[in-house]
Amino acid sequence: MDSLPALDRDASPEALPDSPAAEAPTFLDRLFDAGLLVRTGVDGLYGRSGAFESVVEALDRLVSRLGADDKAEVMRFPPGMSRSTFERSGYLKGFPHLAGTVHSFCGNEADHARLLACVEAGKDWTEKQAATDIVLTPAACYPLYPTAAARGPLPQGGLLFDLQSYCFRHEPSLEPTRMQLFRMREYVRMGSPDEVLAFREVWLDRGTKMMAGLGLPLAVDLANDPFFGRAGKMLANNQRNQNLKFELNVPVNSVEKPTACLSFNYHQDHFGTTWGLTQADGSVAHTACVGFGLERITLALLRHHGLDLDAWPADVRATLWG
Ligand SMILES: Nc1ncnc2c1ncn2[C@@H]1O[C@H](COP(=O)(O)OP(=O)(O)OP(=O)(O)O)[C@@H](O)[C@H]1O
Ligand SMILES: [Zn+2]
Repeated sequence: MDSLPALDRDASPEALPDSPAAEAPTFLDRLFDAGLLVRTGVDGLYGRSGAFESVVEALDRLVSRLGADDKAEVMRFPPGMSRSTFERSGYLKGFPHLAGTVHSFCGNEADHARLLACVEAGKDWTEKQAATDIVLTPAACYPLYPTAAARGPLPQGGLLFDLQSYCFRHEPSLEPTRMQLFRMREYVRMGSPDEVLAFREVWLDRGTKMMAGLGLPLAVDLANDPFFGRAGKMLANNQRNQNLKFELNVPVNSVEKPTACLSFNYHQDHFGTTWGLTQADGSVAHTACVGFGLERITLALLRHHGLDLDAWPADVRATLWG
């Protein structure tokens, strides 16, 4: 693969953030300098400019156009989900390190006075913070499975949903593509193994064409999730051996370590069994989802076409904004 294009005249590909010799501003610095991302003081937590958002919104519409004929049921959840749903989903088995819980003050007035004194003294003030019923959503599809299961068995032919949510993952990083709060657009298919695998094939093709049409160099690769700990290594190996996860990768931070911008996941009967989701014939439902990282695709476009949206290739602009 060719090396990444320079961001501008004085930023050579050798000055990429992962290069030890890099003294030039990193890609993240340049995004801040251009006002596209806004610093908050926390790695992976950024504000976004109107220009950045115009790309996110255009991508969201583009994904909708690609899926329009399928008539997916649109559903939007807030970026927090029920803690009991989260516990039952199994997320904590695989990814305890990424989870984000919402805690809230539950003390009395004396506790409040102590809290303020601790804040004043720069000490830990969180003693009386207790877990609420809300956990930050780790992937757009997590709140959907129990919702769909509560409706009863799937109709003949299964179901298809269209989701978008802010997602939280505790993975602070200086790579702009690894945020702690980011938006994920998803289509989720529920049905027989054949139905959900056919869905994944269709979206592997559509996603690849979409990204190629945006002028991005890409490769589709077998992948695994970042499961926690030693047991996680086995889970990751199983996932790979069974071809359960594919990622569409684009070089953004570096050529050597390209970034997953789209993911195509086959969960087999994991969520069906967890939530008692059944097919019309009573057998356990299989599920698959395709996820689009809206910030990541935006960053890939900025990395390859430059930080000035007006200077992007005409065909890319036309695809995004008509
Ligand atoms: N930390 C993040 N910041 C921004 N976007 C992300 C992040 N993690 C995942 N995404 C986006 O959400 C999509 C679906 O999430 P998924 O869990 O499949 O990610 P992933 O493939 O495990 O990402 P990675 O392998 O880089 O951790 C990804 O394809 C990516 O575009
Ligand atoms: Zn999903």
